[in-house]
Amino acid sequence: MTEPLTAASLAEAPSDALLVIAPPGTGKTELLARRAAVLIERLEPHQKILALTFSNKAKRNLGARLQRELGTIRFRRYIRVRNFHGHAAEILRSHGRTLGLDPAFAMPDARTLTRALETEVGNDWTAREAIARALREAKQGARDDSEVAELLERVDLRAAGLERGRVAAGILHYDDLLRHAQRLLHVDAIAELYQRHYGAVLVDEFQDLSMQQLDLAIRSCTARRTFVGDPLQGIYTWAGAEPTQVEATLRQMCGSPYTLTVSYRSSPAVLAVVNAAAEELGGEQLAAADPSAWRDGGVSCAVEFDSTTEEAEAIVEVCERILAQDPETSVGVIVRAAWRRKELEDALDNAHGLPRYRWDLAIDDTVLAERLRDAFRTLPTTCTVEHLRDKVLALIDPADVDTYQQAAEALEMLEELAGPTGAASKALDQLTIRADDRPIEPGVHLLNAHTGKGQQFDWVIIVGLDDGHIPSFQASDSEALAEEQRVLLVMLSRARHGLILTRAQQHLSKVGRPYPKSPSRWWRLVADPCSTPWSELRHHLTDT
Ligand SMILES: Nc1ncnc2c1ncn2[C@@H]1O[C@H](COP(=O)(O)OP(=O)(O)OP(=O)(O)O)[C@@H](O)[C@H]1O
Repeated sequence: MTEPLTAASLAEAPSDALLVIAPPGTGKTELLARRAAVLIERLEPHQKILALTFSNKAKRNLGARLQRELGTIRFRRYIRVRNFHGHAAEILRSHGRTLGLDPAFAMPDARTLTRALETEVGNDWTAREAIARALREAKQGARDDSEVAELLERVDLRAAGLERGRVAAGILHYDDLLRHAQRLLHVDAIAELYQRHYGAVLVDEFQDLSMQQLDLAIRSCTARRTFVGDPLQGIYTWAGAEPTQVEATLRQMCGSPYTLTVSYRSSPAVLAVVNAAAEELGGEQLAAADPSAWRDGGVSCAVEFDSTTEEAEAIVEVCERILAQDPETSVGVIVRAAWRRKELEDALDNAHGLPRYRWDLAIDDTVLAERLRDAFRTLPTTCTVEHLRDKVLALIDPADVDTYQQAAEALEMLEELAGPTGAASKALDQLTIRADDRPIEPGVHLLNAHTGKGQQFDWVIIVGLDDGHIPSFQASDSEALAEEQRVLLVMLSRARHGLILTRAQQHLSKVGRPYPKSPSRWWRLVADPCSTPWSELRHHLTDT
């Protein structure tokens, strides 16, 4: 049985093991911040709280909320915010020797595996995926190298060959970090060190955990555990998340979950659409915490265009109007798949003066951009990107794998921007982003469903509710379709004030020939509850 409660009272729950399963925008991340404040009082002297997340963005988001709740001094004193790879890398650096691993191992880069796959099978994407999956599955357990090798010999010979190459080269791949850390935490004496150090563990978005990650979280802290998440937002099973098994284990460990049903994020107009999508998935219906706080109750609008070109131009115009009305507004333009945003990217490129960020480009990360500029200031102005690379990478904490990888990718892009001379100044001049301590800057953010997870924008525009795009044409069985429906829910529920859904009746082929496209199977489901006609949207955006 679940019972509705407020986040504030839940944060105070006396139980040491707390599980919260609640819909989007109900304050789960906020609850973790409040819970941290309560748990600090229960720690033994010198103990800390481990807060675990997945991506760097999620890490910053949770870190910012914890810092706001606790203040800088208590935050620094008591909290360690880590993503799983970073936590695993720290464990390996400190204790890897116990298993014969070199603690000074070279930091893995997700591209190491990509390059090896490229060499092995070129552009045969099916083979690449099969090998990558075999490797991932073989490493989803506390296995040593020989156990992994033995397993791979039985399931995929090409994966086994690739793994032999890795071992011979003495390098680690990304998944090896988690595997070795898990092995180390299975050594009681090592686990005890972490368990004495961490008096509490907080985990956001538990539905994205693999059983291996859950094991790392549980073994790192036995005293007080808080897990929050929403299985209806589980969109990472393709990457190894095991939401059903994880939830079952958590229910056993923590008892019945608590839930929250008031949205602090979205306007009533947005919630009408979110609720329609959630209902189909068997989810709870949400009510806005303060419906009167939203001008006109918010906006939800669904619009069909004749062509993707017309759609792209209209989206840019709407973004311009939104930002003209209030330059402090954030607009998330979410496109499920990269192939569907070609026309939109062109239109955005032609829209001068519109602040915009592409979330899949490492360089569009303001914190990272500032890190690059800081490093450049310490070098001669004539230095090359190569010099900058050495400087930047040397300054990153080697345990912070994700930042390291993000920086490596950004530097690769800078190299392209620098051109044949390799001049760092030329490349950096092309970066227009300024650091800002707000987690999401005002302006237009172009992203895909997965990078938008856990985030929120004043306005969200979901582009391309067409068949083959949402759901993806690759989703062939019922499980994959259910995950696509959850992807849709995640996209919809990022919106605060306004939500705009678009689709286009005609698409352009690769050679520029138009062809008809039918609507997404979920078009009516989400378009029908929209309450703002397209013709009235302009009025809403000009009438202040
Ligand atoms: N009790 C509260 N009072 C006022 N605002 C709140 C409260 N709880 C959360 N919020 C605000 O509501 C928004 C959504 O909260 P939060 O991100 O914690 O939701 P969530 O449940 O983690 O969402 P998601 O599942 O989509 O990640 C944030 O802007 C947060 O600051």
